[in-house]
Formats: sequence, C-alpha cells, structure tokens
Amino acid sequence: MHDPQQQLDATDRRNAAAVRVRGLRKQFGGQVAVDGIDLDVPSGRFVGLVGPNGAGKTTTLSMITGLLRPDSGTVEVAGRDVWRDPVDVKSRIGVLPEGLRLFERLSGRELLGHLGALRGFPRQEAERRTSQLLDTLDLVGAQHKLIVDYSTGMRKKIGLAAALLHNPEVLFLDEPFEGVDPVSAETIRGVLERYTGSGATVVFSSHVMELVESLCEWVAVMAVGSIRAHGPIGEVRGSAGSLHEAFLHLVGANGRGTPGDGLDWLGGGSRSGGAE
Ligand SMILES: Nc1ncnc2c1ncn2[C@@H]1O[C@H](COP(=O)(O)OP(=O)(O)OP(=O)(O)O)[C@@H](O)[C@H]1O
Repeated sequence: MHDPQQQLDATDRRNAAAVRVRGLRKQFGGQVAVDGIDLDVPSGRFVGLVGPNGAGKTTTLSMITGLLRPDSGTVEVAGRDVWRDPVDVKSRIGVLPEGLRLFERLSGRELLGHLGALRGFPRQEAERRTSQLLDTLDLVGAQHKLIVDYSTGMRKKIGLAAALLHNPEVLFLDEPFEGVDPVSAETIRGVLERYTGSGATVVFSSHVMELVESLCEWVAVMAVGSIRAHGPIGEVRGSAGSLHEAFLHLVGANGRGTPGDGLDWLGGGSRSGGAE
C-alpha cells in the first residue's frame, strides 16, 4: 500500500545534503589553508571541487573524510558527524586520497581481498566483488602483479576499486584523473557514472575544467581557502562562455596580465647575455 511517510522519508533523503560543512578552518603555522568555509553538497550528484594550486581543496577533502583534524568547524557526511562518529562515517564513505599509500608488496587482487576481509565481507562475496572490479577497471592482466610495480594510472584504478569495494554512499576522489591515459579515464568515468546513476554521490577535485564541465552537475569553486561560488554548473558558469572562463574570473586570474610578461630574459634575444 502507498505509505505517505515512506515517500516523505525518500524525498527527505534525496533532498538531504550528502556533505554539510560549517565554519571549517585549518591553519598550518602562519598559513591559513581553509578559512572557515560553509558548504552543503547535494546527494546523488556528481560534484566537482575546483580551484587553483594551493586553493585548499586537498586540505578540505582531508578534513571532510576524517584524515585531517580541523582547527574548528563541523563536518557531517550522510547526516553523521565525521569527527564524533568516525567509524560509522568511514563505513559509509569511499576515499581516493592524494598521494594514495597502498600495501606495495601485495598484488592488486590480494589488496582487494585483504580490504574485503577488513570490511567484514564473507570470503566468497569479497572475491566476487574483487573479480568484477578488476574486470571492469581493466586490471585483470595486472591482478597478480605487485602494486609497487603498477603504473600511475594502474594505481589510481586499484585505489578506486579499493574505495568502491564496500559500495559506499559517498565517494571522495582527489584528482582521480591525474596521470591517467584517455582510455583508462573513459573506464573510470563509466564506472563513476553508473555509480551516481544508482543514487550515490561522488565528490572529486580537479584542475581540468573541461572534464568537470562534462561530468559534474554541481560544482564548488575554491580560491585562497574560501568558497568563491557553488551550485548547479549552469548557475556557476553564468553568462561566461565556459566553466573555464567563469573559473578564471572567479579566482581572479583575469587581471594578472599576459603570463610570462615578467620573464624578459626568456627567449632568443638575450640568450648570450650574462654579466657584461
Ligand atoms: N601539511 C601542510 N603543512 C604546511 N602547509 C600546508 C600543508 N598542507 C597544505 N598546506 C598549505 O595549505 C594551502 C592549501 O593546500 P592544499 O594542498 O589544500 O591546496 P590544493 O587546492 O589541494 O592545491 P593543489 O591543487 O596544488 O593540490 C597551501 O598553501 C599549502 O602550501
């Protein structure tokens, strides 16, 4: 029978923020990396976190995923406080961090089997998921190779498999496409699209605006530790021709003159001239 309460719960879940950040701040010595940000990331979307080098993206993602303790502020993921309820939150999220550290002396297949056991799956279920992930991510040929011998792209893919193994509600990826060839990028993209299609949320950081524009429905732009804009991608793009243009405007890169103007010694004319 139709249950209005159940329908209400489902609507609430869809409208609830996957990530809710309030007053999040982190300082390293005299350097403010994240300057008291507020952000509500909608659930069930493909979300991009973009910003120039040093904007604070990695620091923000590390605090959101429980890897780095904030100086102040709160983070909720799937309605749970990350720093008060870390074990519960970590069972609901998958993370592909920057500079991912893996068990280098295990093979790809051994790594996933080991993580399956840590996550408490029966051996058979862990093996079923492992085989499917290796197959989908085109890693079957490398499954018995030690991870220390994996290429950059292969490391990203096995890291993604590890982050997906327990079917998390929210997946956080720091630069998932960096160092990945176009074929592997297509594979990763396909897996992530299928995953968000089922109602899960993906939050990923990137510098590649074209990629963000083609993948994401929602975007947050960071610069110097602050959120400069956030919302559906069309809103953030506004009247600019592309997200790339809107991004340059939002992070204040448009008024910096022609890149390279300060390098008057670079180029042919002054090549022979040292001290005279
Ligand atoms: N462990 C640390 N110790 C000192 N300073 C740090 C540390 N981690 C980050 N920072 C500083 O905090 C600021 C934000 O860095 P963060 O790595 O979060 O930026 P980002 O947006 O991820 O940059 P990128 O796109 O280059 O990876 C930078 O100025 C950086 O130098």
